Amino acid sequence: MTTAPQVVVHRNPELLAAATAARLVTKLVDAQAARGHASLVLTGGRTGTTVLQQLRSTPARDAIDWSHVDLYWGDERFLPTGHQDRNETQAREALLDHVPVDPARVHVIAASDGAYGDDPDAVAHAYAEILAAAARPEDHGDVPAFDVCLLGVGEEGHTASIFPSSPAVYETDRTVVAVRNCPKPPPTRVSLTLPAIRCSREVWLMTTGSSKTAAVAMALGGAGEVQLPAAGAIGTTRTLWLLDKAAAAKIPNVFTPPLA
Ligand SMILES: O=C1O[C@H](COP(=O)(O)O)[C@@H](O)[C@H](O)[C@H]1O
Repeated sequence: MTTAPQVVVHRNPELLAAATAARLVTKLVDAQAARGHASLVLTGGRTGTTVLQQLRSTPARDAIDWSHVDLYWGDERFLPTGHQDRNETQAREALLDHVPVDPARVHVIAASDGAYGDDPDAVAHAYAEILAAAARPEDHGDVPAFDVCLLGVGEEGHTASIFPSSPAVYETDRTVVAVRNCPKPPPTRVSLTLPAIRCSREVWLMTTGSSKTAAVAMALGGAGEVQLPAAGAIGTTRTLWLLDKAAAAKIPNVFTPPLA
């Protein structure tokens, strides 16, 4: 099943982060009520990290049973353990170091000085095996049906570390790939592919600011995923674009809802 994108436009980035954090609490609590556990894919980037900071500061975060949340990353910058630019480091500082997660359920993408050494292909392969091992029979594939996959959107339309016209955007078989020569630093990354992202129940694309206006307008205006990888990030039950006014400034009228 594919889902038409839904759009929510918030007045400013701060409101977007607070409302998205609240939305996440509800979603994870509901998933745990239904299945006893929840799964969440984290993103790097400014907006994603601010949402995690907001989640940390909302008292409602304690409604989530953090010991039964499986955490994954949509992409990782291929850098040494603890490097400030690793998405893992930023997520830990923003949220994970402050809530009682089960370390066994925090599924990081290995660092460049980790168990697989300085070999991003080996790291990608290992992460694909982690995903495959976590997939349940009812997921019908090699990737868990994540409850929510959080994603950012780059100026040129990248999402996770899938950049326009790069080899990663053409990937149809593998669920995780090494990405080299990225236009945005660092040049080497590891990323879920679009087929893996599309196993998520809900995909939430979050972005703010006028530097994202064109990419958002193109993605929602019907651009293809090779040109605009974010356009190919689709959930099985819901695809939600969470925008501020500036990022939403040129989206097609059909998506223009009242401000939230
Ligand atoms: O490098 C990355 O950038 C994107 C977008 O980040 P933003 O700061 O423009 O919101 C992010 O989605 C990705 O995870 C990250 O590795």
